[in-house]
Amino acid sequence: MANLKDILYKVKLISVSGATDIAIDAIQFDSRIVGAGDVFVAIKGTQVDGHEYISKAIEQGAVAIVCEDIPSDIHPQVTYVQTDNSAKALGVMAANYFGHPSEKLKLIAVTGTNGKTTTVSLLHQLFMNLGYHTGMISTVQNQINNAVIPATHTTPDALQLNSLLKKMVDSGCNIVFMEASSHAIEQERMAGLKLAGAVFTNISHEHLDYHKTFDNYIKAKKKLFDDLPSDAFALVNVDDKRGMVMLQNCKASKYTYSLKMMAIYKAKVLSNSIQGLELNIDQKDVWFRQIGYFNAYNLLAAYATAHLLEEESEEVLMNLSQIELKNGRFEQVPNNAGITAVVDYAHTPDALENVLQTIDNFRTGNEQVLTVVGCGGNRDTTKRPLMAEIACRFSDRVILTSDNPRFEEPEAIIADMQKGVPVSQVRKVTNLPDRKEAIKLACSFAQKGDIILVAGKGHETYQEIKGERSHFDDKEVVREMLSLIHNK
Ligand SMILES: CC(=O)N[C@H]1[C@@H](OP(=O)(O)OP(=O)(O)OC[C@H]2O[C@@H](n3ccc(=O)[nH]c3=O)[C@H](O)[C@@H]2O)O[C@H](CO)[C@@H](O)[C@@H]1O[C@H](C)C(=O)N[C@@H](C)C(=O)N[C@H](CCC(=O)O)C(=O)O
Ligand SMILES: Nc1ncnc2c1ncn2[C@@H]1O[C@H](COP(=O)(O)OP(=O)(O)OP(=O)(O)O)[C@@H](O)[C@H]1O
Ligand SMILES: N[C@H](CCC[C@H](N)C(=O)O)C(=O)O
Ligand SMILES: [Mg+2]
Repeated sequence: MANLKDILYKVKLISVSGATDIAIDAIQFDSRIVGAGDVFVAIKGTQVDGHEYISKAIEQGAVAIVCEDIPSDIHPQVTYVQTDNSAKALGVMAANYFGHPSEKLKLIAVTGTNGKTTTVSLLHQLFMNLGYHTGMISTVQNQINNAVIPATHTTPDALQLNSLLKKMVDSGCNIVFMEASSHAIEQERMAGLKLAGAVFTNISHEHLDYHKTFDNYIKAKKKLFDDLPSDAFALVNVDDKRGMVMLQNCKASKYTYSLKMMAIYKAKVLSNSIQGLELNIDQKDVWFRQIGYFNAYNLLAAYATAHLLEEESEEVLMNLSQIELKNGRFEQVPNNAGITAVVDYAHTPDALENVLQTIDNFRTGNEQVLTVVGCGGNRDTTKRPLMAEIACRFSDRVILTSDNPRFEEPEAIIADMQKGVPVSQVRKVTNLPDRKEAIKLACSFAQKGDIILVAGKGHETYQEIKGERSHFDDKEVVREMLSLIHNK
């Protein structure tokens, strides 16, 4: 129970009709779950306009409506609040309703096309090792210390987000690391939050189905930095040319990190092998268990963030060097066949290129690299040919398959990918929509010493076809197929 007037604190009001000094049971933005005594926030979405469901929400017992357009048929017993941005209002209302949990701990948000999950996971583990009660909000899962709370989105909606942060406060967390997706920033899921800092990892081709242009996508990421308060820090990767863009007009204290340029935080890659990375950070040479040049960025971002949070350098490096993440990011599947089998969440052209480049650096040239990859349905279609081309460029054999076709036909997605296959490479490509069969084929082609990359799903444990999710786990299938084929 809360008072509507209190819930509306700091919401930008255009007009109000009806009483605001009324009790509210809960805030809802989906009419289908509105109950008696709730306030319904009508949001214009990507599929439908929530304003169309205002009368349904009232039928179900909503006593107040927050909306951008006041409906023509006003219900006399209902309070109508007009605002200029309902999604933003929802964020502010959620923070009011849950008692501003983000102000009761340090909340750090990480944004960027790639590396968010890895960076927040490193930071979460690091701060737990340093003795803090630590929260994490991420694609793979949310966590309060070691306790796992399943995640549905990379960044949850405003209500779930504030409710989760309140749980974290109630459990004694003093610090939380969260991923900020561009969808979430654009949709104002974080509107009511107070951030202690924000980190930018990089930006590359992704989500153009949603943002339409690359410029809009950059603007969405930049909004996180534009909205930072002056007592927060902004930490950006300046090896990405959009790093400095993020800092334009930013009120927060500005910091940079880089492997190649002048920056406040710098690292040098001393060695990069299948065993891990050796980096020189702050005059110290340290080994890390993460694999691939791109992970040097994630490690440096985590180190710099910890430093900005006033942790002692040596202790940070010592602890970071112990961390091994088992989360479907360059995760090797152990087997007795002498095959290096890697499962990775690369689902963007940049990520796929990084992972395959990493493999390319390790290979001797005497082995085959076999890549199994697909592209998600009902997502950016322009990345499809690019990812197929990258797979061909670095692999000896490529199997194009399905990765959550959603409501599209798997064959049509593969046909889009196929357009990126150069004529000279057509012979190395096989199309096999059934992902299990595709992995099986890669495993049967593979000989001792070969390298298999299964890209795109990483930690995911499902395949989504026509709205139905069925269990599918790349790691499990790779393990099963390798032992079936090679342990005969
Ligand atoms: C494209 C997208 O981001 N959609 C998100 C968005 O939904 P939407 O705008 O499409 O909603 P809509 O269906 O048009 O409905 C509009 C409004 O009408 C309401 N409604 C609708 C029907 C009804 O009967 N009654 C009713 O009140 C809805 O509750 C909503 O408030 O807002 C919803 C609530 O927050 C999200 O659950 C939903 O995520 C969908 C499921 C999704 O798949 N999102 C992905 C793309 C996403 O957000 N991904 C990012 C990570 C991306 C990355 O990093 O790679 C993430 O943060 O997870
Ligand atoms: N710093 C980085 N730069 C480029 N590529 C990276 C970087 N870190 C990880 N990758 C690649 O991107 C993939 C996804 O990494 P990660 O899950 O950390 O990113 P993310 O930003 O959380 O992705 P999502 O938007 O799906 O949540 C990894 O599996 C790896 O292939
Ligand atoms: N957060 C991303 C994840 C994509 C992962 C890939 N496996 C797919 O389903 O396309 C999205 O929802 O677009
Ligand atoms: Mg993520």
